[in-house]
Amino acid sequence: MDILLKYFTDLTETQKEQFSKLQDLYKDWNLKINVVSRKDIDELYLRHVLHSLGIAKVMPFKPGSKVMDVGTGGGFPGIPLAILFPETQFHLVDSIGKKIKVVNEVAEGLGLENVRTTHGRVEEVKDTYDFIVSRAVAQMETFVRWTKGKIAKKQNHDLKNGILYLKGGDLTEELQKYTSATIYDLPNYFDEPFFETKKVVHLGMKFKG
Ligand SMILES: C[S@@+](CC[C@H](N)C(=O)[O-])C[C@H]1O[C@@H](n2cnc3c(N)ncnc32)[C@H](O)[C@@H]1O
Repeated sequence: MDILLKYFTDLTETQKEQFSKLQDLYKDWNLKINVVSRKDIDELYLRHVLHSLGIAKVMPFKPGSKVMDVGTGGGFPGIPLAILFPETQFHLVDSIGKKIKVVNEVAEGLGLENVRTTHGRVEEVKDTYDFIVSRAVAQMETFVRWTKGKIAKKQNHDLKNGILYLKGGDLTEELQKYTSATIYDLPNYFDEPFFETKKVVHLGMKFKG
């Protein structure tokens, strides 16, 4: 967990406590319901928690804003972001019920009051959000289709409301038709070799009229 303190220097005592609880919560729940690979559980803070917080380096969510995490799995990136931004409302969605069960247990174990969850497909979600975050769920074209109409029109942040997606590798082909997409390289924020090819893609939504 020291790795978090290196990059996030002004965590409150509550946040430090919540982040430090993650290891045991995920270790315990992972024995019952596998949401994090064996190899990754030992590197939870690097591969899951800090990686999720890459989005925070690009976009510090404002109090009162609304964020949906699509295909959250065991709660990434949603849970680490909900700890870091306690005044932002997070909606974590996954189509697999047992994953949502782990997310609910972890959120409850941490006492997070800014997290709600839905067991279902994102296509069925009716609400709107300032930002929709995700990691390892779908190609951008599919993701844009799934999330269409779910971005709020009212702007509260410097970056346009839209998608913030954690992606890796060469995105030239995948993002070819999204000329307005901005790629933020995570090595600009984090030194560890794990982040070498990792990025946050921001795709601001355009509205007609
Ligand atoms: C590879 S996992 C990634 C989990 C997590 N985001 C992470 O990075 O650790 C992909 C997740 O997306 C979920 N998923 C796929 N399509 C979905 C959809 N249309 N709506 C909601 N969840 C979906 C799957 O159930 C699965 O839990």
